[in-house]
Amino acid sequence: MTDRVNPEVRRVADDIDTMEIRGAATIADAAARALRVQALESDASDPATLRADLRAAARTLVETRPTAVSLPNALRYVLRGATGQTVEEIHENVEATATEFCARLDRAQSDLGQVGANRLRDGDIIMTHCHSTDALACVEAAVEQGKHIEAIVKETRPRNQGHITARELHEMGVPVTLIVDSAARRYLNDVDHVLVGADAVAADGSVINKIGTSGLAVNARDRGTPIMVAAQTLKLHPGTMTGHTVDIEMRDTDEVIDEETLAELGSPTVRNPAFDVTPPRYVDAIVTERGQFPPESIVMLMRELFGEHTTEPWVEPA
Ligand SMILES: O=P(O)(O)OC[C@H]1O[C@H](OP(=O)(O)O)[C@H](O)[C@@H]1O
Repeated sequence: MTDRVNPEVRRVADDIDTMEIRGAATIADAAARALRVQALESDASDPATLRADLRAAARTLVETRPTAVSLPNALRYVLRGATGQTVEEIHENVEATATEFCARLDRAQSDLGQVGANRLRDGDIIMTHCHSTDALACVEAAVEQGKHIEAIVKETRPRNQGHITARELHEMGVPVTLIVDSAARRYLNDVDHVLVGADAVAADGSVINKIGTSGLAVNARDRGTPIMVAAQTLKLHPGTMTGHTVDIEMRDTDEVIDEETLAELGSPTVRNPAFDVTPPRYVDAIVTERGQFPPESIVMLMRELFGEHTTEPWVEPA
């Protein structure tokens, strides 16, 4: 059987897998655009074949990284738009839906930024973990409001996404102090807010984010420092309303240590989980484009947005 998944979809899937494309919102945007390419460049001559191609493309994309729910949420949104009686109608509808999705994503992030900025006061110092475009949207909006914000940025081993955060904050004019991850507790006394993003938010208000977030949150609570999670509603995980758990991605050993050094150590087992789960009791507010919520009440918003059930449109109907 010939491979009907567009090479551009495969390229985007590879880039998500290797984290050339990373960050939950950026992954969602790239996936929606890839589905649009699959539709527009398709040579399918009938609607059934075109829909099957789109489902195959969506499967290819969804299988790359299991934790960030923005990826299946984006694919579901675009595939639901693949309506029409003819191939041409489906092309048009997928194009329009993908374009609308990407515009909504941008708008949601900027609306979320306004909400998050209201929590930040002039002169505040934040501590960040990893790199989150949703979290940085809050800082950017606060800076645009004329507030002076400073940041203590955790480097975020093993991939050092904190470096991206440091650079982007610097470009906003925010003074940055870069620290190693293990220095976080030492500096929490100087901090007014811990500000992080999320890859998924579960129905009970648990926040799934970059490994190290939960330890940071526990330490912050111990020190009385509020923890603010910036997560547009695309990060809400509908499956958790019906009891599904969130898969935590395990990544390659070579992100942690090179082969030669590993051998010198006697080849110990290496574990490299990409994410962890922060229980709701350690989170003060989840900031979304729909306002800010205590984590325990996020399920109300999830019900409103998703209803009680969601199906996965890349699974062929029985
Ligand atoms: O959607 P935005 O806020 O940009 O990012 C959300 C989250 O995605 C990142 O994961 P990774 O670096 O892709 O593993 C981080 O965990 C970050 O908090």
